[in-house]
Amino acid sequence: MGVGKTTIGELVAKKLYREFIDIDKEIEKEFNMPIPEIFKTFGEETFREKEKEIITAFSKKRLKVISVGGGAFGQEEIKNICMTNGIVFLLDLSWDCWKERLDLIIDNRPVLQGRTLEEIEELYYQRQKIYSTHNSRFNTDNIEAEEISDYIIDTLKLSWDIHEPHSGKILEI
Ligand SMILES: Nc1ncnc2c1ncn2[C@@H]1O[C@H](COP(=O)(O)OP(=O)(O)O)[C@@H](O)[C@H]1O
Ligand SMILES: O=C(O)C1=C[C@@H](OP(=O)(O)O)[C@@H](O)[C@H](O)C1
Ligand SMILES: [Mg+2]
Repeated sequence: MGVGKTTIGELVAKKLYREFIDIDKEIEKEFNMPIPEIFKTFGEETFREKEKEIITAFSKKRLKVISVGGGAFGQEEIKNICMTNGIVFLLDLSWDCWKERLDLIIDNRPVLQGRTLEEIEELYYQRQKIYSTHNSRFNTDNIEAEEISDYIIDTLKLSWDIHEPHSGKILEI
């Protein structure tokens, strides 16, 4: 969380003339409240159920750039749905760089709240396992969002050129 999925996903979508869907924003629309309030009012389990429901629904729509929340791949079903229906890009950030960003993101990330820095670090390393499933990975340490979005687009273009099977899914603009 806080690696830049929403920011970079939006840039990628704009550059590819695709619709951008941020799953967290869709969840907020459904509950008509911000994520920290959803966690407080209904609990994380309800949030996770809604997250799965919305990702499942959007995964069936084609030609979109979708940003899922950083905890989504904790659910095996979501992981499978994303890998089957899309091309999954992992945005990575080292612990040293991520910890510098914590002050910026903590207010809107209830999963991080009420934890010590040591506990957050533990969560960071635990989470690495759930991120091992993806199609392509980018280390974003000290790289501007614009530049990362260009890398993603270059990688996609390369895969369109090389892998004919993908073309049916994403080339029909
Ligand atoms: N490449 C980057 N370098 C520095 N800051 C970034 C970068 N990408 C995003 N940010 C900042 O980090 C914060 C979290 O970004 P966000 O896109 O919401 O991440 P996510 O959707 O992964 O949680 C925002 O304040 C954003 O401006
Ligand atoms: O990692 C997580 O468990 C979460 C990440 C958040 O999204 P971002 O990854 O966009 O911050 C949001 O879905 C929620 O606060 C839970
Ligand atoms: Mg986000």
